[in-house]
Amino acid sequence: MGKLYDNKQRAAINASNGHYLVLAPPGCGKTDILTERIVRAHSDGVAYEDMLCLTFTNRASRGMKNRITQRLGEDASQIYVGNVHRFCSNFLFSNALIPENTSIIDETDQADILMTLDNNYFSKDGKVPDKNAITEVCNLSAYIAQRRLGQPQHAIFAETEMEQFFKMTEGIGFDAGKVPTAFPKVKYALQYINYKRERFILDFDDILITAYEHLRNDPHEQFRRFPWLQVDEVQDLNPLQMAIVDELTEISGNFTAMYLGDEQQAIFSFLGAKMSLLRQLKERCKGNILHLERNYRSPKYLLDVFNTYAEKELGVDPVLLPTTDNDTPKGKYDLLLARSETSEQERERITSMVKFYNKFPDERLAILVPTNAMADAISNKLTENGYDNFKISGTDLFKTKAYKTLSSFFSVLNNEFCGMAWVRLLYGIGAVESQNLGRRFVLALQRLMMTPFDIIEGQSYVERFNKIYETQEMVFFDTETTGLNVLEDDIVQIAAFKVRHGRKVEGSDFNILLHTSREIPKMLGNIVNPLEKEYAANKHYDRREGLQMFLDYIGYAPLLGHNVLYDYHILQSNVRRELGKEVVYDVYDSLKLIRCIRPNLRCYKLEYLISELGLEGKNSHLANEDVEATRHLVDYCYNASRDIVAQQRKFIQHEEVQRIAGSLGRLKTLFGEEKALLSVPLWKTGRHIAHELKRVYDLMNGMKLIEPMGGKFSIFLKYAESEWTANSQNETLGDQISAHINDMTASLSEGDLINSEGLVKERIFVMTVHKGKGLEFENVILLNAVDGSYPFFTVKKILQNRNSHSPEEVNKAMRERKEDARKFYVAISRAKKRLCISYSVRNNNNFSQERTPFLRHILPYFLNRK
Ligand SMILES: Nc1ncnc2c1ncn2[C@@H]1O[C@H](COP(=O)(O)OP(=O)(O)OP(=O)(O)O)[C@@H](O)[C@H]1O
Repeated sequence: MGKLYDNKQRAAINASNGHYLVLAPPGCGKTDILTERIVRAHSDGVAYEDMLCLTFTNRASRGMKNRITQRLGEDASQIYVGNVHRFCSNFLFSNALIPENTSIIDETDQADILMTLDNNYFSKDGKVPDKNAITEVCNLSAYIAQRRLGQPQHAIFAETEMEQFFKMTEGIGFDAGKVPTAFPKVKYALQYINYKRERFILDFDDILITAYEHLRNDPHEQFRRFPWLQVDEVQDLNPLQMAIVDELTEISGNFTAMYLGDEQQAIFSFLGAKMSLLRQLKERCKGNILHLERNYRSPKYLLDVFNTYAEKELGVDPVLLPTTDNDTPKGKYDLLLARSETSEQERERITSMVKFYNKFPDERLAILVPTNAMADAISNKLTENGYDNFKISGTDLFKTKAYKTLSSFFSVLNNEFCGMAWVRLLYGIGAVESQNLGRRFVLALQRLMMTPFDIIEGQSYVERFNKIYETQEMVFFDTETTGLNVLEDDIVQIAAFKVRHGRKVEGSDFNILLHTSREIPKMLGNIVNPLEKEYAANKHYDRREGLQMFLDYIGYAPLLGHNVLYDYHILQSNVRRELGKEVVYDVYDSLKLIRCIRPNLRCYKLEYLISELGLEGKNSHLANEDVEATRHLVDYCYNASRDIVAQQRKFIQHEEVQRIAGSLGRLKTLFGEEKALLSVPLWKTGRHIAHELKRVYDLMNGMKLIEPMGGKFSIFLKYAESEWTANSQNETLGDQISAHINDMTASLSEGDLINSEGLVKERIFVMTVHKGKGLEFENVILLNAVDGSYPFFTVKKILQNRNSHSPEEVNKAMRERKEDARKFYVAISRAKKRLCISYSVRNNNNFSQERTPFLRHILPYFLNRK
């Protein structure tokens, strides 16, 4: 069970009160410490919800949470464990700080948007995105946004060049048209900013920038701070992420903030990480700095290699290098240097070596490569030779068109107002030719108060409602209940009135209280629940009698309420329970109406709408008053949408729109079936999220709407089944989708799959060094260990011709060389038993090349094989 922790580990586990920095060379048990700290703090009385655990990758976070649950045997789900981006996007959405239908975009979307702005500038040969040009403009746009908000001290990308460019935008505002033609980067950065703003799109940098802005401008301290937090991999945080961490730390009373990291493993400067951050933390944590000093991953013969490298190549003070008691003797082939003539021969050789590693059936082998192309090449070679392998590089399963199309299906099911999800879906199934057309289409719909569901139906929701509202009698209603569980809770108050031809019917008010033996909650969030007093002061009806009175009152009229599905479902379930009847009505939702009509509000709660739209009425949380406020909201919606219906019809009838509707219409039945399941509890259907992912995938695949995704998708399904379990059988598919949609669409990566025990059957992994960070394998082969990969050839070229480059370029190349040296260190230190370093003296183009200079100090340790 529990491990025997060494003194330094124990000191880190027990550290509390104040700021602490734990410096941890590879393999010293950081992950164990982070988990054990939570266990310890919790038994010392720190509540889970006061804890915040930030990590660099979600993979690391998921592993940690599983271990906490295993270790404590109790549900630790209230603790936030995850990366800073995910924390910030949850923070922005849950506090309604950004419009609810804001779309979050990834690098692929960024590339697509920029290529739409100027295909020549942002792509090579008009097709392949030019990563450098895209990164430069995205970084500049982040810089401009941060400077404009007055966050320059925490700029994610603060190169001198950016400052010069920023100066140019002063006085120009956001008008890209005014930028002199000689400065295309500035022009495109501004266009990109505007593009995102108009369409309510945030990229990953915007998420951080916006979250930080709200956290630091929080005069009433409305946002939660944490008195206990720990941050892993601090060396990889960018300055803004660190500033956010600081904002989130509650330092007014007793607090514990622990930062863990290793400067020798900092390899993410391209994402904005800065080495100076650790220096600042050392200053802040003076007197509270702990150096972990024992490596538990690798035996001495390997650790000697890592330590020699760290000391001689990276310049680490030898006093700080870890030691080990593991003196397992070295086997003949445990440290191998393999030289091949050509890259092709190198791959063949590695493939034939797999036989050797196969002698150890319980062990895993990682082949670490410097680039995605090399990962493809070696992975294919292995497969050709019958060696199953799991490749994590290049296009991740979760970034493929097929996966994005599938996950978008669930996104729009969860929130039909999520524009980007529609774009992905429309493009994914071939309903539109490009994402750009998709974006224009969805924007056009939004301006006409519609979503693509209206196109599938052939008539807008707004029109359907308006017709009923104008011509029929409806029942507007609201309920107050004992809680949010539609199956178990009781309706306590029902208020309603009738509306005929758009006018309230005089004398039609209905307002009753029903008897309940359940407890009425005293508080609704942080306000006192008025229902308790109301209930105590007034007569209540017998439940059966009251419910029957309401059914008689409704007759066959259509119903309307705000966020009506909740009231409707609890009504159905109370009627089923008390009266043994199934009731079905035609229902309309003012929440959906207002979301169509005003798609970009930050919040759609009644209270917010009343003040934002200047409506009459109040949201008192008593059904009679709330339903009255709803009437004013519906009036507003009707008046705001009356004149648009004719335009909507015209748009839907347009030939091109009809074509798209035809294409999208192929999903109509599937949408209908899935929608019908959304609010049904799992015990009734047994159809949890993984089941539905598979079903929708199979059907879409069968209709040839998405490409097959192969074995990795099956692993993902197992992952979804084991990780996205329901908290209770009363949970619905809708609850499950909304709980995991963020993971499903924005944060999963293939790395998450291999860290979950027992999911991946392959024992051979092929991955880039960046993807291998934080993982460990018995056997590691480092492929293509040549000068040109370590360090990268562009760096090498600049350093060889220093005179033809500016001092800034030379300095930058020197920094990058150091980072490549650290990357090499990360790569070799993944090994638990055997390490093979492989290179060839001629590359794919038959040019000669040399082995990496990073080997110079550790060469004597290796058995040299030609
Ligand atoms: N006190 C201990 N006794 C025995 N094994 C330990 C102890 N502490 C950690 N380990 C083991 O050592 C290995 C390395 O730990 P871990 O993966 O947490 O390292 P790390 O510090 O995160 O490394 P890296 O920075 O390279 O990712 C793991 O297999 C872990 O279970």
